[in-house]
Formats: sequence, structure tokens, C-alpha cells
Amino acid sequence: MALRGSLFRLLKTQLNHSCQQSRAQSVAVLGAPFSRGQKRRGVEHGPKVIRDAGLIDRLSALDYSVHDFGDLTFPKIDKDEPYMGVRSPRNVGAATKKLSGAVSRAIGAGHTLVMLGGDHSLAMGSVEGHAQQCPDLCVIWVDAHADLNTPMTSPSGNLHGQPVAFMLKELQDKVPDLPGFGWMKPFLTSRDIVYIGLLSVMDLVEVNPILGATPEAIETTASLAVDVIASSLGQTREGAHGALHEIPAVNAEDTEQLRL
Ligand SMILES: NC(=[NH2+])NCCC[C@H](N)C(=O)O
Repeated sequence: MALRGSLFRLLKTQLNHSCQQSRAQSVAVLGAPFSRGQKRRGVEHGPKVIRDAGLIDRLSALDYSVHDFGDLTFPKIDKDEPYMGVRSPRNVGAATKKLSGAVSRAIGAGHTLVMLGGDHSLAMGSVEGHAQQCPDLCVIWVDAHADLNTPMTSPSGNLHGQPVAFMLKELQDKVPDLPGFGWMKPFLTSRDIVYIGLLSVMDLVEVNPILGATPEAIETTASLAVDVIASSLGQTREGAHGALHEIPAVNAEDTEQLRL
């Protein structure tokens, strides 16, 4: 028993050591053209449009050795009735199982992996496959949704709103056995995940005009606050990568007009 415990600890330490080694030189790209975790078709075209937009060249230009593993194929399972209100459980279960294996192999081979979806139900496969190789994995979930619904709480029955619930050990008792999901056991604790982007409230505090040395300094700070709020709510702008000679010449006092 003690020997088994030590062996397990040694294996875990070695796996984590290989997870922490620098993978930065080798990036694997894997497409997952799958959309049955929700109702709207279209996200299955994501991998193609992202590659067509130049992803591989851009990564290669950053001096990575890029290995494009192409797209996984997900044969449609025709007989896939909803189960407890959950749509397409067998298709999602089979797709995420396949993705998990592919991710685990790529990570095991030493690559950093970029998975192109596809809908967010795929995270069950990608995170699980990663965790197979890196048992102490932590997850940063950047999303407007927590995707933490269980089949019982889901308002939509869509599995793209539920992947985190299937990952968390704490929710094991709340997630029923779905057809197609026999392969997956929870592997993450809630301490191992942080969310960025759920943010229905934003505090912008301690802008103090009394501290501004000049009216311009006050204006600059206030307008920065407006920029931060607007950017958080979706404002984008092109920045200064257009032709610099198109920018009118300005004198020093006008520099502020050039805040790009
Ligand atoms: N990854 C996403 N787009 N998630 C949306 C989830 C929406 C909603 N909370 C649901 O459970 O259906």
C-alpha cells in the first residue's frame, strides 16, 4: 500500500515536472469542427476561418515550430434522443472523448496546444485530455458565462452551458450519468478554476479630480476612465498600426490628441 502511494506520488511529480517544462518552442494546432453542444449551426466552421485568417503563418512568424494536426472528424450519431432534457448527449460525449485523447497525446508529446472549436462543450474533452498529462492543472476560464449548469439546472439543455459542471468533483452528485459520458470522471476541484469575464458589475473607483495638477491632467484621467469602461463593454479601436504618415503633424501641446 505504502509502495503504491509512493509510486503514485513519484509518477505525479514526474508528470507535473514535464507539464512545467518549457513547451514554448512547439505549438500544435488542432481543429474541432463540432457544434452539437448547442442549437445554432455554424461554429463548426470556426477552425477553417481561423486558419484562413492566417493563424499558422502568424504563429510561425513568432518563431514557434508549428504543427498543424488538421481537424478531427466527428461522425454524426443519428439516434441521439435528449436525455433528461439534455440535447445530443451521445454526439457530445463521443466528440469530447475523441478530443480528449487527441489533446492528451499532443501534450504528452511536448507541444503547447491550441484547440480551435467548435462550441464550448468541447472544453470537457480538451481540459480533461490536458489534465490526464498534468494532474495539478489549474484552469483560467475567460468567458461571459460560467458554463456551470448541470442537466437539472440548465435553462436550455445545451451542453455548451455545462462543461465545468462535468469537470468539478464537488458537483459529482449533481450530474447524472448521461449516455455517451461513461468515459469521463470529474477531475478538477473548484479551487483549481478562476473565472475572468463574468463581471455583470464593474467598479471604477478613486478617480480624484482634486489631485489633478492641471485641467488637462484631470481631463486625461477622466477620459482614460471612460476608455477603460467602454473597452470593457466591447469598444474596440484600430490603434496606430495604420500608415504613420497619414497622422497629421502636431506640436507638443497637441500630443494628447494623438492618444491612439
Ligand atoms: N459557452 C456558452 N456560450 N455558454 C452559454 C450558456 C448559456 C446558458 N447559461 C445555458 O446554460 O444554456
